[in-house]
Amino acid sequence: MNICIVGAGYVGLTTAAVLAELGHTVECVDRDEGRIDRLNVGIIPIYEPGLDALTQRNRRDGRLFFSADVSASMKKNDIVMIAVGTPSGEDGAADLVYVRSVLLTLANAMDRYKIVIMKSTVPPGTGAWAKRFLLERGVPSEWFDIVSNPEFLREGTAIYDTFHPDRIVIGSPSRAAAETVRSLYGGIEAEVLLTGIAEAELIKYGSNAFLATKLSFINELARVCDAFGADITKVAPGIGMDSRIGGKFLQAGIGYGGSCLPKDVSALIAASASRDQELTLLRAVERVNRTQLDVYASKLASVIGDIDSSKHVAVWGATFKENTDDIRHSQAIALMERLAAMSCKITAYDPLVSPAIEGVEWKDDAIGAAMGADALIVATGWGEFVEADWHAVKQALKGNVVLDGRNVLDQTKLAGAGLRHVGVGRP
Ligand SMILES: NC(=O)c1ccc[n+]([C@@H]2O[C@H](COP(=O)([O-])OP(=O)(O)OC[C@H]3O[C@@H](n4cnc5c(N)ncnc54)[C@H](O)[C@@H]3O)[C@@H](O)[C@H]2O)c1
Ligand SMILES: O=c1ccn([C@@H]2O[C@H](COP(=O)(O)OP(=O)(O)O[C@H]3O[C@H](CO)[C@@H](O)[C@H](O)[C@H]3O)[C@@H](O)[C@H]2O)c(=O)[nH]1
Repeated sequence: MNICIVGAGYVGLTTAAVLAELGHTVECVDRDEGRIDRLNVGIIPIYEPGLDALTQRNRRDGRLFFSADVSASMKKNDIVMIAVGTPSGEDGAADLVYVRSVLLTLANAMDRYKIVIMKSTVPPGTGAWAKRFLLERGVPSEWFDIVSNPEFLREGTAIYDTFHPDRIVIGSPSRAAAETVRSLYGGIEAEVLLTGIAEAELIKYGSNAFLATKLSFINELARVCDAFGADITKVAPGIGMDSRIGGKFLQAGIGYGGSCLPKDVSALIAASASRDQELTLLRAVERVNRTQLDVYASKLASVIGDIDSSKHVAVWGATFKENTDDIRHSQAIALMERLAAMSCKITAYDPLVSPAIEGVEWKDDAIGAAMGADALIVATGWGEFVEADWHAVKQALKGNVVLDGRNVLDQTKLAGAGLRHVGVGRP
């Protein structure tokens, strides 16, 4: 099949490469001409393991194309997939400005039947609104079907997740359109769930909200572990062994971040409020996540003393999690900003990024960042940090404290190097 994917970001690029690999002819378009120019000379604008090779192979084999002419690509293809960003607006609701702009271009480009797939994460009711939007702009109803096909990939494992999804959700009142979308994924072994549009939209929000709830739950329980001298890394697996609960997504840390969980929780709260539904549980989930940094900044202070201009803290990791270059809603960065606001000296290192943050001095390597610091905070679980040479770290540090903000370090190895390990919910 021939597909136009609008949005060459984490989701658009990954989906384009995977659908091309499955044998489809895919044109991925973006209004960012610089991004498209780079893609057309083989430069992948984001870091996602495996994406580069998959993209180059499918470009070479003539199944994957990039263009900045969004309208022309929409005209050419009978399947248009929308994968543009849906960031948080000021009130926490999803800002649909990019989706609206794509629909406007589409309304002007329509001259025959097309399937419009909503891959972007959008609030319940958006599919219905998109339909009205096209109808109001004179597109005849028989010229399109809107299908909600939410994406569940994780950054850092996006290619694997797209080839091996837990499920493929297809929401549409049109069985024929849903079946066409199902056939796009022929070759992928996964259960396919056919639903209505609003149900598909809510499956996406419900999933991310549930994942965020699981994280805030375990992070709050980690505080209880701290209070009782228990170890959350022993408690969590015991809870997860109950098959009704499940062991995944129970790793306590300094809180969840990223481009999805924080924004989707707040978007669901806002969408629900617009229909007079107050989501008290999800508000608490947000509160726990917001205060998780306070709790562990205080814990650090209880070990090294008041955090002020006399202190020097090293931070390893800036991305919202390992194996990505994405810093959107990164807790590591929020933590650095918090420490900088306390006038503390900060030296930092991340394997991929070094965003400008007032008061943060970036170093070229992990040991360089640790040099002379009173304490080291591991804020992102990069493998390089887990495998660090702790004797070298001990030599570099002025102090001996390591705050393991992701509970990924081996306490015994640190102790062997004379370092004091401070974990999240660990004695
Ligand atoms: N990043 C993830 O892990 C992930 C996973 C599942 C779902 N999602 C959802 O998928 C959507 C896309 O997320 P992302 O992280 O890939 O976004 P992104 O910011 O990486 O990429 C979005 C791209 O869309 C382009 N764009 C915006 N408006 C456009 C327009 N009018 N015409 C053409 N291109 C336009 C931007 O230039 C950008 O390159 C969001 O709704 C997000 O919530 C993201
Ligand atoms: O046990 C865990 C798992 C994750 N995290 C943190 O939670 C955040 C989100 O992690 P993850 O969910 O792996 O990353 P994303 O790439 O943001 O993926 C989420 O958001 C995507 C966008 O909607 C969805 O498609 C995915 O299914 C959903 O997992 C990160 O800060 C992680 O460090 C933890 O603290 N403990």
